[in-house]
Amino acid sequence: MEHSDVVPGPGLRSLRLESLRNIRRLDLAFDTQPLLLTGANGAGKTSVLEAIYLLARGRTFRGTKAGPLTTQGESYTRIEGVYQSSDHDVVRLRYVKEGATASRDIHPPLWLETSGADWRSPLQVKLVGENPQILLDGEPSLRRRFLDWNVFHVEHRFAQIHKDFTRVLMQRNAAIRSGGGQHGLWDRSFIALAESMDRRRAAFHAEWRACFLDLRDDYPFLHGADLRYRRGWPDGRELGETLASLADQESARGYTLAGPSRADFRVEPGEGRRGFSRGQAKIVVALLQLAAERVHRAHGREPVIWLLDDLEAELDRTMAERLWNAFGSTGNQVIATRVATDGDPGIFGDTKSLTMFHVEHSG
Ligand SMILES: Nc1ncnc2c1ncn2[C@@H]1O[C@H](COP(=O)(O)OP(=O)(O)OP(=O)(O)O)[C@@H](O)[C@H]1O
Repeated sequence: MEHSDVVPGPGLRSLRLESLRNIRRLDLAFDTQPLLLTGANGAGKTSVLEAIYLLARGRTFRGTKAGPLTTQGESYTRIEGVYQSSDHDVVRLRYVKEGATASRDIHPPLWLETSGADWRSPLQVKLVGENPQILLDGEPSLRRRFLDWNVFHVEHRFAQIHKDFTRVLMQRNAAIRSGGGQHGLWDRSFIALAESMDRRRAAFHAEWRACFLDLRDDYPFLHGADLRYRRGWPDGRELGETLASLADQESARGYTLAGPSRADFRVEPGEGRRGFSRGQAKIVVALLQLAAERVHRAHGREPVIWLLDDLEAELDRTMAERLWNAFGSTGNQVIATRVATDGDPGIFGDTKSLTMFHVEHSG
């Protein structure tokens, strides 16, 4: 792998994997250029992205259907990475999974506060992976999680508010189920925390939407499309009043029916459109990530590493090139994958200073 002479900006400098899926051992050194991982189907390209994601987030992005992380026949998985932050600090990250126990260490430990520890990491990633359309079509809880992760990265205090809200919501739900109208006792703190969460989500959404609308202009199919946020109770109505009107239904159903736990966001296609094709949905999700990153950068956050898994899949060449350029123009570190048995860079070939690494099948 080539190394560039320029002083490296923030980014992952090295990665070492042991016993992750079909990868028994892999050492990678990174430079400042976009990295393209090529390889045949099943070679382990996605597993390399997964390793970086595990270091950053402490969990995988693959569902249980992908099976165990640890290479069959091995007893543990170990991932180590060296990240250089914008301040030029060198941070070492390690993720180890042995049986059902996983742990992640970060040295030096940067965060003294525990609040939101799960979400915090000096190494940040944003992924455009397989099946991105699930964010648009899947359960609202997926979108709330996505939204809240992004809100947290604007304001870290959000994690504590979120935690407090979740606790009060559970207590309120338990009171609803036990009958006797006791849940009203929780309503004051429930409403205060709900409003506090909603204010932060709405503030993030306003900035996020502005960035999304700006990015949208490069994609004609998105003409007239919009990004809407729903707070979880009707506009123009107090949450207390809404809860009062839902009291009978809440008793019958046994849980809270309004508030931030019912919030959602939606990308509305422009006039005359009912929905998005798979390729279009992928572009939309990529733009949501790009827009969120713009908001985070505007708030002085550490740049994320883009993990782009098979960006070309589902996209025509024009769209794939346009998106690739959009990620490249952020100036962030980019790590992408491409199915190719001979290391052919395809649409990425026009990229000035691209580093390629061919992942060989070893399983
Ligand atoms: N625990 C495990 N032990 C051994 N091999 C595993 C384990 N889990 C997954 N695998 C294999 O590892 C490979 C992982 O492939 P991965 O999805 O990373 O490849 P890819 O190069 O991204 O492929 P594609 O181009 O098809 O998306 C698959 O062949 C899978 O069968």
